[in-house]
Amino acid sequence: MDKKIAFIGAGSMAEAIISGMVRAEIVDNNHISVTNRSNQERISRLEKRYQINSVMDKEKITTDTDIIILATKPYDIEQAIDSIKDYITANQLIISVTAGISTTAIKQFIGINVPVIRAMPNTSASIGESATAISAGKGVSKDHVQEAVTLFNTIGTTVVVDEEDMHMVTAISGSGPAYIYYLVEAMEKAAVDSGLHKDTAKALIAQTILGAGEMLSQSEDTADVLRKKITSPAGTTQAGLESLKKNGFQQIIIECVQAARDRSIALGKE
Ligand SMILES: NC(=O)C1=CN([C@@H]2O[C@H](COP(=O)(O)OP(=O)(O)OC[C@H]3O[C@@H](n4cnc5c(N)ncnc54)[C@H](OP(=O)(O)O)[C@@H]3O)[C@@H](O)[C@H]2O)C=CC1
Ligand SMILES: O=C(O)[C@@H]1CCC=N1
Repeated sequence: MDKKIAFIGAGSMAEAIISGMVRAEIVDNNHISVTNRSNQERISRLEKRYQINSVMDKEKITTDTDIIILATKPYDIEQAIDSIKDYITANQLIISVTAGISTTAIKQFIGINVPVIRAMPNTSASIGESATAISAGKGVSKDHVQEAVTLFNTIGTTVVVDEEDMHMVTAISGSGPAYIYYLVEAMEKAAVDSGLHKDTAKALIAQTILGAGEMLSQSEDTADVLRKKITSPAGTTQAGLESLKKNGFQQIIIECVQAARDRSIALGKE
């Protein structure tokens, strides 16, 4: 892709995307620039690690780019946009990965009519395995959407959704890896408590999740059919699942996803 990309915000998500893009060699490394609020050491570290440009000068980074990726926390986005908005032009493309904040709000902060796309990747972007959803704000062309899809396809898979669905997307795939890691922590604890070595437990659980994920994406069976194929009558899986059922596992997960979605909606209103 013959475009320059500037990251406003240099935290975990920016690094996961940068790392994935550099790995995929989608653009020249020297076409990727990054800035943050004040942590010079952090952007210098990213510069060294990925051979990209760290730029503290907000005018320089904004004028010298085609695509601006907003990657600050939701409560910092207004201030971040404030520091660059005077240099943004209508022929640039803005992509925000900020949870909860609408394209309309971003356009309002910027103050000119510029194409704004929202994206919700996840941290698996760093190894090219993100599940990303994008949605286009008003007036965004098909070419811009395609450009964003091409960009995010280099760090995993990409789907296009309506903007109103971004809160739910954030709850399932943006935050999703954290739920899985939390589950893993619990499985590891049970394994280690019964005497299994931590590294052995981690290796077995990681491959189990990888395999289950691949089964879900490759098999024509739905999750419940795949589950039933593992569950022998009066067997070990049934015993485990009955314990989950008794403790309200499904309801816990449903409430978890709803809480994350509600938080995304609230972030947009704060
Ligand atoms: N982490 C994740 O799994 C995911 C995160 N997201 C979204 O990505 C966004 C970033 O999250 P994450 O990377 O975890 O956050 P981090 O806290 O790790 O990083 C935030 C970055 O924003 C920078 N920043 C803050 N204010 C400004 C400003 N005024 N101008 C320029 N840069 C600024 C910070 O710089 P400094 O250090 O100098 O203050 C820091 O580099 C969030 O909105 C989140 O919703 C989306 C999907 C997944
Ligand atoms: O926790 C958050 O707010 C962000 C959004 C999705 C993942 N992390």
